[in-house]
Amino acid sequence: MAYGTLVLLRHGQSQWNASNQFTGWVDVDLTDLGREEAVRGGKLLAEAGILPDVLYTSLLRRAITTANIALDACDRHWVPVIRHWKLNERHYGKLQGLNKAEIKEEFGDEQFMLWRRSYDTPPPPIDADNQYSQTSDVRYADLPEVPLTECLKDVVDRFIPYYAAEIAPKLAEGKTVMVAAHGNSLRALVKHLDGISDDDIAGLNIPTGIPLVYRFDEAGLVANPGGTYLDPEAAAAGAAAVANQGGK
Ligand SMILES: O=C(O)[C@@H](CO)OP(=O)(O)O
Repeated sequence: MAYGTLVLLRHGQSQWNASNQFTGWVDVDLTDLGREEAVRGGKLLAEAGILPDVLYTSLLRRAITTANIALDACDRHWVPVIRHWKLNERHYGKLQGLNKAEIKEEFGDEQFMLWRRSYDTPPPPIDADNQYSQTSDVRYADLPEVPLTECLKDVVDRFIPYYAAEIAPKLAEGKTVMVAAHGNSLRALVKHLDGISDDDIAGLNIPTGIPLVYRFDEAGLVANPGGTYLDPEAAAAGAAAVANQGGK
């Protein structure tokens, strides 16, 4: 049986992408532009004839809604759905809710980039009484411990074993699998798929709403290293915009 196809879809623009706030596990909604991006993402899938058989999402509204809209646009609104917190965005600790440009100005470029893109330095933990803490959020009630902050390595450590155990077997069955998730959880997965080093992953940014497609050879190894964006030009512009998010 030939391997299936993996479609990675970062959610469309969220309210806090638009206002330049660190988001993490805060459950913000899409903007109108984000919804349009999701429709376009689904249309790109339909045009390419890449039609998901199954959907995996995080527990966050922006990924769930993006996937619903995109699947509707390619007539795959009916496929089975599995949701798991391990696909969630990286928990941004005390930075959740704060403005990126203001943090960059207050702490300087180096500290800003360390918190935002270093592999293993998490931001300071969020306080229990912070309005953007998730410690008493009922959707995480089964977790042994709700994170108070995470670096990218923490996301790799939670998400990649889940991918290997739950998602990769579906690909081995020949299925087209859509993973609707977040900038940093998808960076963790791309790091794994493409064997990107801990240092080099700092330079990789994922644009909102544009399907990134991975194909595999008979041995289950990535056949198109780096994956293929269904709209490469828009993806390059989108990734550059994410990289520059500390600006005003
Ligand atoms: O705020 C966040 O949760 C993420 C994604 O929007 O931001 P960044 O790209 O700065 O890691």
